[in-house]
Amino acid sequence: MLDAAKTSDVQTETLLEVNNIEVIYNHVILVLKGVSLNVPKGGITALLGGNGAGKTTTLKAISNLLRSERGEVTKGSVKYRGQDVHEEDPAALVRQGVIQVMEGRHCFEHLTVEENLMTGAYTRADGKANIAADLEMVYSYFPRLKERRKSQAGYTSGGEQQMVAMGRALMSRPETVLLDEPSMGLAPQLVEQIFEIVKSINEQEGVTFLLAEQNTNMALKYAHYGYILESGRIVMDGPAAELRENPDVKEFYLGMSDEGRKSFRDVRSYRRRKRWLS
Ligand SMILES: Nc1ncnc2c1ncn2[C@@H]1O[C@H](COP(=O)(O)OP(=O)(O)OP(=O)(O)O)[C@@H](O)[C@H]1O
Repeated sequence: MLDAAKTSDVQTETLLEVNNIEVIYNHVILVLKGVSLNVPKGGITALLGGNGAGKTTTLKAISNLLRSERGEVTKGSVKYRGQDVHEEDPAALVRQGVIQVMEGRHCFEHLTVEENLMTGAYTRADGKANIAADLEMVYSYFPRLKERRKSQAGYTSGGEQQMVAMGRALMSRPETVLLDEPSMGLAPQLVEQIFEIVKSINEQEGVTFLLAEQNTNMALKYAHYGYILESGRIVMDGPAAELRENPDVKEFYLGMSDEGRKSFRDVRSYRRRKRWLS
């Protein structure tokens, strides 16, 4: 892992560059319609948007996990450290330091918590001692996992499984983690705890995050920069602090407006887009 990120490093070098990508499923369903985004080294970048906006598809396009779902990047490019990674298989990308934590955790249910964590180290060839040290590092961020290390993962809670998925990703010594909806199905207090851990890993280990989230409020509290995706298009982006104060974001994604609280679902999408694109 990299040295601890210094604030001055944030927003400097761009690690990941997604350039105008289009994704089509089953040869006909156009889901991403020209998505572009940059992920700077040492930052937490949030990809926000409601159900079905295309967040997961964007992450899978980056990590080349679309093929198994009959999806295809038909236009645009994805670059990591300036290199085209479009044609690389997911394992090659892991070796380059990019790993995805899938939505819905995907633990190996019959393995113990610790065995699950160890599967994350399978690409490494730097010896047992380093792997053991990283296991302790993971336990230092997730003490709950140390307590549960001998438990079968299938019998742990949703929050613990999210921690296992994140810990397993850390075991590959990633430079960049693509984290898909860590808040899904978790109680608010636990969501906050997970985000606090993301923040510590970012600050102390220098790990870069691209975080897909529906929970705009929480994501903008912890991210440095955000992109808002709607129906396969980026409709807005900016520093997280600015997005938090933006009246449209407040109204449609944070449930607040000058006229009182309002759900963005109540508002027809054409009105939202019209405002943002005008
Ligand atoms: N394998 C697939 N085949 C066809 N359509 C798909 C497939 N996977 C996703 N889609 C469609 O692509 C669109 C975007 O889905 P995606 O999962 O990327 O959105 P999301 O923003 O991550 O939403 P969620 O938060 O619900 O996961 C949706 O309309 C979805 O139905």
